[in-house]
Amino acid sequence: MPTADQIKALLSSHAEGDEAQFFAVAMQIAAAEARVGHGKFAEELRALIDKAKNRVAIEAASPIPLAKPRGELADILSVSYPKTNLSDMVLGKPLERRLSRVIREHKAVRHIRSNGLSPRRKLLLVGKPGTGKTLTASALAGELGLPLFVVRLDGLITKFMGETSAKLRLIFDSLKQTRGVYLFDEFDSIGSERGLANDVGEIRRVVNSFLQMVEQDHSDSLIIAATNHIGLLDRALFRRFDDIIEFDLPDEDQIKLLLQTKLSGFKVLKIRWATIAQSALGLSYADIVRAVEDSIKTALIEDREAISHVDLATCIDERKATLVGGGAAT
Ligand SMILES: Nc1ncnc2c1ncn2[C@@H]1O[C@H](COP(=O)(O)OP(=O)(O)OP(=O)(O)O)[C@@H](O)[C@H]1O
Repeated sequence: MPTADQIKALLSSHAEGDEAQFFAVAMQIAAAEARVGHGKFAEELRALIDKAKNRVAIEAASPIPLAKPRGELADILSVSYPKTNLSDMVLGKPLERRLSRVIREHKAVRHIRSNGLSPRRKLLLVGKPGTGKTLTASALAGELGLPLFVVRLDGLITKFMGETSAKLRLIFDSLKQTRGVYLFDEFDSIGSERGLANDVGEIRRVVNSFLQMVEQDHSDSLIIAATNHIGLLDRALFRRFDDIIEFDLPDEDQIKLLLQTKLSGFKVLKIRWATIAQSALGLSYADIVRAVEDSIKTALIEDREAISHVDLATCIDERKATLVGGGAAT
Protein backbone atom coordinates (compact mmCIF):
# COMPACT_ATOMS: atom_id res chain seq x y z
CA MET A 1 0.00 0.00 0.00
CA PRO A 2 1.28 3.54 -0.66
CA THR A 3 2.60 5.36 2.40
CA ALA A 4 0.95 8.48 3.81
CA ASP A 5 3.91 10.53 2.51
CA GLN A 6 3.48 9.14 -0.99
CA ILE A 7 -0.23 9.97 -1.00
CA LYS A 8 0.56 13.48 0.22
CA ALA A 9 3.25 13.94 -2.45
CA LEU A 10 0.85 12.66 -5.11
CA LEU A 11 -1.90 15.06 -4.13
CA SER A 12 0.36 18.07 -3.70
CA SER A 13 2.00 17.56 -7.12
CA HIS A 14 -1.48 17.26 -8.62
CA ALA A 15 -2.60 20.48 -6.88
CA GLU A 16 0.48 22.30 -8.15
CA GLY A 17 -0.03 21.06 -11.69
CA ASP A 18 3.45 19.46 -11.55
CA GLU A 19 2.85 16.54 -13.89
CA ALA A 20 6.46 15.29 -13.91
CA GLN A 21 6.48 15.03 -10.12
CA PHE A 22 3.04 13.38 -10.12
CA PHE A 23 4.23 10.64 -12.49
CA ALA A 24 7.50 10.20 -10.58
CA VAL A 25 5.65 9.59 -7.31
CA ALA A 26 3.17 7.26 -9.03
CA MET A 27 6.12 5.25 -10.46
CA GLN A 28 7.68 5.05 -6.98
CA ILE A 29 4.43 3.58 -5.66
CA ALA A 30 4.33 1.04 -8.49
CA ALA A 31 7.97 0.08 -7.80
CA ALA A 32 7.27 -0.30 -4.07
CA GLU A 33 4.26 -2.52 -4.80
CA ALA A 34 6.37 -4.70 -7.10
CA ARG A 35 9.01 -5.06 -4.35
CA VAL A 36 6.47 -6.39 -1.86
CA GLY A 37 5.23 -8.97 -4.36
CA HIS A 38 2.16 -7.18 -5.69
CA GLY A 39 3.37 -7.64 -9.28
CA LYS A 40 -0.06 -7.57 -10.91
CA PHE A 41 -1.08 -4.40 -9.09
CA ALA A 42 2.28 -2.78 -9.98
CA GLU A 43 1.77 -3.66 -13.65
CA GLU A 44 -1.73 -2.18 -13.62
CA LEU A 45 -0.39 1.02 -12.05
CA ARG A 46 2.38 1.30 -14.68
CA ALA A 47 -0.15 0.80 -17.49
CA LEU A 48 -2.34 3.54 -16.04
CA ILE A 49 0.66 5.88 -15.72
CA ASP A 50 1.67 5.23 -19.35
CA LYS A 51 -1.87 5.96 -20.51
CA ALA A 52 -2.00 9.21 -18.54
CA LYS A 53 1.47 10.25 -19.82
CA ASN A 54 0.32 9.68 -23.40
CA ARG A 55 -2.71 11.85 -22.89
CA VAL A 56 -0.56 14.67 -21.47
CA ALA A 57 1.89 14.38 -24.37
CA ILE A 58 -0.93 14.54 -26.92
CA GLU A 59 -2.50 17.57 -25.23
CA ALA A 60 0.84 19.38 -25.10
CA ALA A 61 1.63 18.62 -28.72
CA SER A 62 -1.72 19.42 -30.27
CA PRO A 63 -2.12 22.96 -31.52
CA ILE A 64 -5.06 24.97 -30.22
CA PRO A 65 -8.05 23.95 -32.32
CA LEU A 66 -8.57 26.59 -34.98
CA ALA A 67 -11.42 28.68 -33.70
CA LYS A 68 -13.33 30.59 -36.32
CA PRO A 69 -16.17 32.88 -35.33
CA ARG A 70 -19.34 31.91 -37.19
CA GLY A 71 -22.74 33.43 -37.83
CA GLU A 72 -23.36 36.76 -36.13
CA LEU A 73 -20.04 36.57 -34.32
CA ALA A 74 -18.17 36.59 -37.62
CA ASP A 75 -19.32 40.19 -38.15
CA ILE A 76 -17.87 41.47 -34.90
CA LEU A 77 -14.90 39.20 -34.13
CA SER A 78 -11.90 38.50 -36.29
CA VAL A 79 -9.41 35.83 -35.35
CA SER A 80 -5.70 35.39 -35.96
CA TYR A 81 -2.94 33.23 -34.53
CA PRO A 82 -0.05 35.65 -33.94
CA LYS A 83 3.53 34.44 -33.81
CA THR A 84 4.68 37.72 -32.24
CA ASN A 85 6.71 37.62 -29.03
CA LEU A 86 7.48 40.30 -26.48
CA SER A 87 11.08 40.20 -27.64
CA ASP A 88 9.89 41.46 -31.05
CA MET A 89 8.92 44.71 -29.36
CA VAL A 90 11.04 47.61 -28.19
CA LEU A 91 9.85 48.13 -24.63
CA GLY A 92 10.96 50.13 -21.62
CA LYS A 93 11.93 47.98 -18.63
CA PRO A 94 8.86 48.78 -16.48
CA LEU A 95 6.44 47.97 -19.30
CA GLU A 96 8.32 44.81 -20.19
CA ARG A 97 8.15 43.69 -16.56
CA ARG A 98 4.41 44.29 -16.36
CA LEU A 99 3.69 42.39 -19.55
CA SER A 100 5.99 39.52 -18.58
CA ARG A 101 4.13 39.31 -15.31
CA VAL A 102 0.81 38.85 -17.14
CA ILE A 103 2.37 36.08 -19.25
CA ARG A 104 3.85 34.32 -16.23
CA GLU A 105 0.54 34.42 -14.39
CA HIS A 106 -1.25 32.89 -17.38
CA LYS A 107 1.36 30.20 -17.80
CA ALA A 108 0.81 29.26 -14.16
CA VAL A 109 -2.98 29.62 -14.37
CA ARG A 110 -3.76 26.16 -12.97
CA HIS A 111 -1.45 26.61 -10.03
CA ILE A 112 -2.81 30.08 -9.31
CA ARG A 113 -6.45 28.96 -9.62
CA SER A 114 -5.89 25.90 -7.43
CA ASN A 115 -4.86 28.30 -4.68
CA GLY A 116 -8.08 30.25 -4.97
CA LEU A 117 -6.55 33.15 -6.91
CA SER A 118 -7.05 34.39 -10.42
CA PRO A 119 -4.42 35.58 -12.91
CA ARG A 120 -4.47 39.17 -14.21
CA ARG A 121 -6.82 38.84 -17.13
CA LYS A 122 -8.60 42.14 -17.61
CA LEU A 123 -6.23 44.78 -18.93
CA LEU A 124 -6.86 48.33 -20.05
CA LEU A 125 -4.17 49.60 -22.44
CA VAL A 126 -4.00 53.34 -22.78
CA GLY A 127 -1.85 55.49 -25.05
CA LYS A 128 -1.48 57.52 -28.21
CA PRO A 129 -1.97 55.90 -31.61
CA GLY A 130 0.91 53.76 -32.84
CA THR A 131 2.43 53.14 -29.41
CA GLY A 132 2.02 49.36 -29.46
CA LYS A 133 -1.31 48.54 -27.82
CA THR A 134 -2.50 46.25 -30.60
CA LEU A 135 0.97 44.77 -31.00
CA THR A 136 0.98 44.00 -27.27
CA ALA A 137 -2.29 42.05 -27.61
CA SER A 138 -0.65 40.05 -30.43
CA ALA A 139 2.47 39.46 -28.38
CA LEU A 140 0.47 38.23 -25.37
CA ALA A 141 -1.46 35.86 -27.65
CA GLY A 142 1.78 34.74 -29.33
CA GLU A 143 3.59 34.13 -26.05
CA LEU A 144 0.66 32.16 -24.62
CA GLY A 145 -0.08 30.27 -27.85
CA LEU A 146 -3.65 31.55 -27.83
CA PRO A 147 -5.82 32.88 -30.66
CA LEU A 148 -6.28 36.63 -30.85
CA PHE A 149 -9.87 37.75 -31.30
CA VAL A 150 -10.30 41.39 -32.24
CA VAL A 151 -13.66 42.96 -31.42
CA ARG A 152 -14.45 46.06 -33.45
CA LEU A 153 -16.56 47.99 -31.00
CA ASP A 154 -17.22 50.97 -33.21
CA GLY A 155 -18.52 48.62 -35.90
CA LEU A 156 -20.48 46.68 -33.33
CA ILE A 157 -22.26 49.73 -32.04
CA THR A 158 -23.02 51.53 -35.28
CA LYS A 159 -23.97 48.35 -37.09
CA PHE A 160 -26.20 46.89 -34.46
CA MET A 161 -27.61 49.92 -32.77
CA GLY A 162 -30.29 48.68 -30.39
CA GLU A 163 -28.96 45.13 -30.19
CA THR A 164 -25.42 45.83 -29.04
CA SER A 165 -25.88 44.28 -25.60
CA ALA A 166 -27.06 41.02 -27.17
CA LYS A 167 -23.98 41.00 -29.41
CA LEU A 168 -21.76 41.68 -26.43
CA ARG A 169 -23.31 38.65 -24.74
CA LEU A 170 -22.27 36.54 -27.74
CA ILE A 171 -18.70 37.76 -27.34
CA PHE A 172 -18.65 36.98 -23.62
CA ASP A 173 -20.09 33.50 -24.34
CA SER A 174 -17.29 32.94 -26.84
CA LEU A 175 -14.78 34.10 -24.25
CA LYS A 176 -15.91 31.26 -21.99
CA GLN A 177 -16.03 28.66 -24.74
CA THR A 178 -12.79 29.47 -26.55
CA ARG A 179 -9.83 30.52 -24.48
CA GLY A 180 -8.09 33.36 -26.22
CA VAL A 181 -6.93 36.95 -26.06
CA TYR A 182 -9.95 39.17 -26.77
CA LEU A 183 -9.03 42.69 -27.84
CA PHE A 184 -11.72 45.35 -27.54
CA ASP A 185 -10.07 47.91 -29.79
CA GLU A 186 -11.19 51.55 -29.76
CA PHE A 187 -12.76 50.85 -26.43
CA ASP A 188 -13.76 54.49 -25.92
CA SER A 189 -16.53 53.91 -28.44
CA ILE A 190 -18.44 52.06 -25.74
CA GLY A 191 -17.04 53.97 -22.81
CA SER A 192 -18.04 57.40 -24.04
CA GLU A 193 -20.87 59.19 -25.77
CA ARG A 194 -18.69 60.29 -28.65
CA GLY A 195 -20.37 59.75 -32.02
CA LEU A 196 -23.54 58.55 -30.37
CA ALA A 197 -25.06 61.84 -29.38
CA ASN A 198 -28.39 60.73 -30.86
CA ASP A 199 -28.78 57.80 -28.56
CA VAL A 200 -27.24 58.41 -25.16
CA GLY A 201 -29.67 55.97 -23.51
CA GLU A 202 -28.47 53.13 -25.73
CA ILE A 203 -24.78 53.74 -25.00
CA ARG A 204 -25.54 53.83 -21.27
CA ARG A 205 -27.19 50.43 -21.60
CA VAL A 206 -24.17 49.12 -23.50
CA VAL A 207 -21.74 50.40 -20.85
CA ASN A 208 -23.87 48.83 -18.12
CA SER A 209 -24.04 45.50 -19.97
CA PHE A 210 -20.28 45.55 -20.49
CA LEU A 211 -19.69 46.31 -16.81
CA GLN A 212 -21.93 43.46 -15.76
CA MET A 213 -20.51 40.95 -18.21
CA VAL A 214 -16.89 41.79 -17.49
CA GLU A 215 -17.54 41.45 -13.77
CA GLN A 216 -19.29 38.10 -14.14
CA ASP A 217 -16.64 36.71 -16.44
CA HIS A 218 -14.44 34.14 -14.72
CA SER A 219 -13.11 32.44 -17.85
CA ASP A 220 -9.42 31.82 -18.58
CA SER A 221 -9.45 34.20 -21.55
CA LEU A 222 -7.64 37.53 -21.46
CA ILE A 223 -9.77 40.63 -21.97
CA ILE A 224 -7.79 43.56 -23.34
CA ALA A 225 -9.42 46.93 -23.90
CA ALA A 226 -7.39 49.52 -25.79
CA THR A 227 -8.04 53.23 -26.05
CA ASN A 228 -6.34 56.41 -27.25
CA HIS A 229 -8.78 58.51 -25.25
CA ILE A 230 -8.71 57.59 -21.58
CA GLY A 231 -10.33 60.90 -20.71
CA LEU A 232 -13.50 59.85 -22.51
CA LEU A 233 -14.01 56.67 -20.52
CA ASP A 234 -16.69 56.23 -17.92
CA ARG A 235 -14.89 56.13 -14.54
CA ALA A 236 -16.89 53.04 -13.48
CA LEU A 237 -15.04 51.06 -16.17
CA PHE A 238 -11.62 51.51 -14.57
CA ARG A 239 -12.41 49.45 -11.48
CA ARG A 240 -13.29 46.43 -13.61
CA PHE A 241 -9.72 46.04 -14.88
CA ASP A 242 -6.95 44.19 -13.05
CA ASP A 243 -4.32 46.44 -14.57
CA ILE A 244 -4.25 49.75 -16.43
CA ILE A 245 -1.14 49.92 -18.59
CA GLU A 246 0.09 53.12 -20.21
CA PHE A 247 1.91 53.24 -23.54
CA ASP A 248 4.16 56.19 -24.31
CA LEU A 249 5.93 57.51 -27.36
CA PRO A 250 9.45 56.05 -27.61
CA ASP A 251 12.37 57.90 -26.03
CA GLU A 252 15.72 58.38 -27.77
CA ASP A 253 17.16 55.03 -26.74
CA GLN A 254 14.04 53.20 -27.80
CA ILE A 255 13.97 55.02 -31.15
CA LYS A 256 17.59 54.09 -31.77
CA LEU A 257 16.92 50.44 -30.97
CA LEU A 258 13.77 50.41 -33.14
CA LEU A 259 15.65 51.94 -36.10
CA GLN A 260 18.53 49.52 -35.77
CA THR A 261 16.23 46.52 -35.39
CA LYS A 262 14.11 47.45 -38.40
CA LEU A 263 17.20 48.08 -40.52
CA SER A 264 19.12 45.06 -39.30
CA GLY A 265 18.59 43.08 -42.53
CA PHE A 266 19.82 45.94 -44.73
CA LYS A 267 23.11 47.58 -45.58
CA VAL A 268 23.41 51.00 -44.00
CA LEU A 269 25.89 53.77 -44.72
CA LYS A 270 27.29 56.02 -41.99
CA ILE A 271 24.03 56.55 -40.18
CA ARG A 272 24.44 58.82 -37.15
CA TRP A 273 21.93 56.99 -34.98
CA ALA A 274 21.94 59.41 -32.05
CA THR A 275 21.25 62.41 -34.29
CA ILE A 276 18.41 60.68 -36.07
CA ALA A 277 16.93 59.34 -32.83
CA GLN A 278 16.88 62.85 -31.43
CA SER A 279 15.19 64.26 -34.51
CA ALA A 280 12.53 61.52 -34.39
CA LEU A 281 11.42 62.41 -30.85
CA GLY A 282 7.66 62.98 -30.82
CA LEU A 283 6.96 60.33 -33.43
CA SER A 284 5.17 57.12 -32.51
CA TYR A 285 6.64 53.64 -33.02
CA ALA A 286 4.29 53.24 -35.98
CA ASP A 287 5.51 56.52 -37.55
CA ILE A 288 9.13 55.47 -37.15
CA VAL A 289 8.53 52.04 -38.66
CA ARG A 290 6.90 53.74 -41.65
CA ALA A 291 9.81 56.17 -42.00
CA VAL A 292 12.24 53.24 -42.01
CA GLU A 293 10.18 51.47 -44.67
CA ASP A 294 10.11 54.67 -46.74
CA SER A 295 13.89 54.98 -46.51
CA ILE A 296 14.33 51.37 -47.68
CA LYS A 297 12.00 52.05 -50.60
CA THR A 298 13.99 55.18 -51.53
CA ALA A 299 17.18 53.16 -51.78
CA LEU A 300 15.39 50.45 -53.78
CA ILE A 301 13.85 52.92 -56.23
CA GLU A 302 17.23 54.53 -56.79
CA ASP A 303 18.83 51.14 -57.19
CA ARG A 304 21.26 51.67 -54.34
CA GLU A 305 22.46 48.87 -52.10
CA ALA A 306 22.72 50.81 -48.88
CA ILE A 307 20.44 53.13 -46.94
CA SER A 308 22.19 56.38 -46.13
CA HIS A 309 21.90 58.81 -43.26
CA VAL A 310 20.20 61.29 -45.60
CA ASP A 311 17.64 58.69 -46.77
CA LEU A 312 16.57 57.99 -43.21
CA ALA A 313 16.77 61.58 -41.97
CA THR A 314 14.62 62.78 -44.88
CA CYS A 315 11.92 60.18 -44.25
CA ILE A 316 11.89 60.97 -40.52
CA ASP A 317 11.54 64.69 -41.32
CA GLU A 318 8.68 63.95 -43.69
CA ARG A 319 6.89 62.02 -40.98
CA LYS A 320 7.44 64.83 -38.51
CA ALA A 321 5.96 67.30 -40.96
CA THR A 322 2.71 65.35 -40.86
CA LEU A 323 2.40 65.64 -37.07
CA VAL A 324 -0.80 67.43 -36.27
CA GLY A 325 -0.98 69.55 -33.14
CA GLY A 326 2.17 68.03 -31.67
CA GLY A 327 0.68 64.50 -31.37
CA ALA A 328 1.74 61.30 -33.10
CA ALA A 329 1.14 61.31 -36.83
CA THR A 330 -0.77 58.04 -36.98
N1 LIG B 1 6.92 48.76 -28.83
C1 LIG B 1 7.03 48.57 -30.16
N2 LIG B 1 8.11 47.94 -30.65
C2 LIG B 1 8.25 47.77 -31.98
N3 LIG B 1 7.36 48.18 -32.89
C3 LIG B 1 6.25 48.79 -32.45
C4 LIG B 1 6.03 49.02 -31.06
N4 LIG B 1 4.85 49.63 -30.92
C5 LIG B 1 4.35 49.79 -32.15
N5 LIG B 1 5.18 49.29 -33.07
C6 LIG B 1 5.00 49.34 -34.53
O1 LIG B 1 3.90 50.20 -34.79
C7 LIG B 1 2.83 49.48 -35.44
C8 LIG B 1 1.51 49.96 -34.92
O2 LIG B 1 1.41 49.65 -33.53
P1 LIG B 1 0.02 49.32 -32.85
O3 LIG B 1 -1.01 49.04 -33.89
O4 LIG B 1 0.25 48.28 -31.82
O5 LIG B 1 -0.32 50.69 -32.15
P2 LIG B 1 -1.62 51.05 -31.33
O6 LIG B 1 -1.14 51.68 -30.07
O7 LIG B 1 -2.52 49.88 -31.22
O8 LIG B 1 -2.27 52.15 -32.28
P3 LIG B 1 -3.81 52.56 -32.46
O9 LIG B 1 -4.21 53.19 -31.18
O10 LIG B 1 -3.76 53.51 -33.60
O11 LIG B 1 -4.56 51.29 -32.77
C9 LIG B 1 3.14 48.04 -35.15
O12 LIG B 1 2.62 47.18 -36.15
C10 LIG B 1 4.65 48.01 -35.11
O13 LIG B 1 5.18 47.99 -36.44
